[in-house]
Amino acid sequence: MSRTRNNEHQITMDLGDGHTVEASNPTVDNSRLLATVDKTDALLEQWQQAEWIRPLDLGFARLIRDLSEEQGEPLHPLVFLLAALISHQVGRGHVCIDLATLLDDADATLSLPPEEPSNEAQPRVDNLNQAMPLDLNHLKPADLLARISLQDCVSALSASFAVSDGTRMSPLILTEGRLYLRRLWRYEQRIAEGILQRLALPSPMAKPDAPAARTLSQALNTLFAPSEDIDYQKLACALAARSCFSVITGGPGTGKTTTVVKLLAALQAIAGESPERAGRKYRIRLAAPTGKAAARLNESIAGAANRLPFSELPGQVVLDDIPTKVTTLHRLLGSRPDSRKFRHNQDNPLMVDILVIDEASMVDVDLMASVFDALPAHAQLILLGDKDQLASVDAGAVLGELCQRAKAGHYTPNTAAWLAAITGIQIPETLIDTQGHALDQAVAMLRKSYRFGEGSGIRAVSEAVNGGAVDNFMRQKMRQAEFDDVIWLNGHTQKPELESALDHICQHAITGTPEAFRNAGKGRVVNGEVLLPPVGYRHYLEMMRDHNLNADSPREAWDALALRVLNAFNDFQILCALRRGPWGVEGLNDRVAQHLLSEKLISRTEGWYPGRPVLVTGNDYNLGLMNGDIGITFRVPWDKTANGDAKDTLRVAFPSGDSSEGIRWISPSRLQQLETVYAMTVHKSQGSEFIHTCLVLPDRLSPVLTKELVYTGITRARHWFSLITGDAKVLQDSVETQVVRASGLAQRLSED
Ligand SMILES: Nc1ncnc2c1ncn2[C@@H]1O[C@H](COP(=O)(O)OP(=O)(O)OP(=O)(O)O)[C@@H](O)[C@H]1O
Repeated sequence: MSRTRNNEHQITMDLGDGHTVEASNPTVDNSRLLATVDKTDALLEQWQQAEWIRPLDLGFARLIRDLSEEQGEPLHPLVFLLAALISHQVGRGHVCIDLATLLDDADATLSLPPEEPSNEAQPRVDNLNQAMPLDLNHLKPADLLARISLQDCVSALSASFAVSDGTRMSPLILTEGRLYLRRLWRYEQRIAEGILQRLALPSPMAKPDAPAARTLSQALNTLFAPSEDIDYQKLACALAARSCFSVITGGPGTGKTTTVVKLLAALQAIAGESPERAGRKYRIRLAAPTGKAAARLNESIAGAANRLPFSELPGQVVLDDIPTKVTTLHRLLGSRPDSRKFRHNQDNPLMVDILVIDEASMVDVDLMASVFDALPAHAQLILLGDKDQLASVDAGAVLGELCQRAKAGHYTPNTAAWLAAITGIQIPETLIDTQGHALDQAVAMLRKSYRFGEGSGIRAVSEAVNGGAVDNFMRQKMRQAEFDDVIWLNGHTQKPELESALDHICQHAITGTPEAFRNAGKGRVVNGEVLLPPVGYRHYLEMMRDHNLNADSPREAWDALALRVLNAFNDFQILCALRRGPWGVEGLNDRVAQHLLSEKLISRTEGWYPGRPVLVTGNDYNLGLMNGDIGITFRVPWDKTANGDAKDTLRVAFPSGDSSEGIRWISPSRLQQLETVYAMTVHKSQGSEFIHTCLVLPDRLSPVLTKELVYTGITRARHWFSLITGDAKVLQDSVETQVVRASGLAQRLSED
C-alpha cells in the first residue's frame, strides 16, 4: 500500500488491489474503504503504524471481527471501524462515542491526526516520523466518514451480533445514539443506579418541623455565625445533610474542608438526638483518590475539627465523633495486587454509614462504580471537589458531569423554601428553577474563596481562565507583576528564542526569582500569616547540604531533617503541559538537572544521587507507596564496612503517609516505577498543592492544552504562581479550548 500527496487537500491512497481513493476531499466517495473489513483493517493498520491509534484499538476491532465470524456472521466494516474508534476514545478518557458528534466532526472528536504528542498514550512525533518516513498524510476519519449517516451507523451496529442495547451479553452497547464498550456502560449504569437509588431515599429531614430537621437547623445555627452575605457553606451543609447522595463543589480555598467538617458535626448531632439510633453516632470514613490528596485532607481536616464548638452542639457531639484520618480509596476498598477487583463489594460491603470522598474530580468511572458497589444501600455518599479541574486520567468525568448545572443552582421552589426554613437563608431567584432535577437538589456550589485575598492574582487569573478568556488587562497585570502573587516571567516576549527561554525556566527553578514579584515577594500577609518570599530548588538542596548529622545521630534526627527537606521541596514545583519535547517534563527534568549540577547543588545528573527528587508513578503495595508520592534521595551513613566503619549509602525518604511525621527510608534498588520530578505534568499534580508553582506552556498548541489544564496548573499554587510561555498566544488559545468527555451519565440522571 502506498500514498502519494497530490496537493494541500488531496491524498491518493493505493490500496494495493488496483483501487485508489482520494482523501481530504469531502466530494470524493471514500466509502470503498468501508466496502470490506479487510480494506478497513488495512487503513486502520496504517493509522496504527502512524500511532494515530493504539495496537490495542485495532486488536479490539479484530477480536470483535473474529467473535462475529465464529458466530457465522461476518462483521460489517463500519462496525469494525467503530469498534476500533470506541477503544481509541476510551484510551483518551471518553466513556462512549456519541455517534452524531462523531459524524459531525470526526477529526476533532477523535483528535486525529494528533497535532502533537500529548501524553503517554499518544504518539511521539519522532516515532511517527520513523514509522511513516515518507508521508505523514493519511486518510483522515472525517474523509472516511464524510458520506456515512447516523442511520448508516445505527443500522450497521443494530444488525451486528457484537452490539446490543444491554439486554443481552455483547461486547458493544448502543443506546440513545451512544456506543459503549460493555465494561464502561456497566460502570456508568452502576453509578447512575447508585446515585438515583440514594436520591430516592426519603429523608427524615424532608419536613422542616421534623425532629431531625430541627436538630439540623439548630446545629447549623451553632456552626455558622450570622452573615450579611448569603452563606453558601451553610446552604451546602443543609443540602448535603438532607440527601443520601450529595456533591459539594468549589474552587481552591472556598472552604470545602471547613464545610464538610461542619456537615459531619451536624450529622453526628442528628444521630446523637435520634431516638432510633439511641445515641449511636454514624460510622464515617474519609477517602481521597491519591495518597497525596489524602495526606493534604488529613492535614486540614484535623485543624478544622479542632475548631468546632462541640459544647454548644446538640446531640452531645465530641471530637472523636469526627474522623480525621483520611485513607486512599484503593486502600479503603481493599485493592488486591494484580486484580481490578476490590475486597469490598456488594457481597462484602464497607462498614460505613457516611463516606466522604475528597478530590472527587480525579475519580474515574471504574473506581466510582466500585465505590457504589462497596457501599451499603443506606450509606450516605458525599463527594467534594473542584468541578473545573482536569478530569480523571482514566475514562470519565464523573464530578464534572454531576456539577454541569451547579452554577445555575436549579433548586426547586420546594428546596428553596426548605433551605429558608432550615438555614434562614433566602436563595437568589436566579438559582431557582421549577423544573430542577432531583440531582440538582443535592449539588451545592461554594462561591467565595477564603484562601486568597482580594489582591490575589492566583484567584483573579484562575477565574479568568475558567471564564475562557485572559484579557489584555489581565495579561498586562501579569507581565507587570501588578498582582501580589503572580508573574508572567517572559510575558513581554511573544515568541522567545527556544534555548534562552528554556534556560530562563532553569534559572527560575533554582532561585524562584523572588525579585520578579511585586516588592520582591516581601511583606505579604495572607489571612494573618506573614509569607516568606518565593524560593526555588536551591532552597531544599542547601538545606540537605548544610546539615550536621552523622553516623552517631539518632534516626529521629534524620527523620526530622528529611521531613524539613520534603516540606522545603514542596515550596516550588515546575508544572508542564507536555510530557515529551523540550517544553515537556522529560526535556526540562534533564535541563534543570544540568543547571543544578553547574551550580554545584547536585553532584551528577544521571542515576541516583543525593538530592534527586522522585515521583512514584505506580502503586507499590509491598513498599506502601502510592502513585503520586514524592521522595528525595539522601546520602546516609548507616551501612558498615567489613571492619565496622560507617559507610555512606543512598536512601530515598518518603513521608510515611499515615498523617504521622514519620519517614520511610527506601533503598533505590527497591523502587520500580518512578521518575525524576524537578518538572511534573499538570495531570500528575492533581490533588497536590505547592507553595509556588511555575506553569510552563509550550511554543505551540496541542490537544492537551485546555482551559481545565491551565486552571488546574494555576490552582496548584498556594501562595505564588509564575507563568513561562513558549509562545504568548498559547495561553489564550489553550484557555479557549474546553475538554468535553463523551458520557451518558448526566442524561441518565436527568431522566429520573
Ligand atoms: N467561612 C469562612 N470564613 C473564614 N475563613 C474560612 C471560611 N471557610 C474557610 N475558611 C478558611 O479558608 C481556608 C481554606 O478553607 P478550606 O481548606 O476549607 O478550603 P478548601 O476548599 O477545602 O481548600 P482546597 O482548595 O485546599 O481544597 C482555610 O484557611 C479556612 O480556615
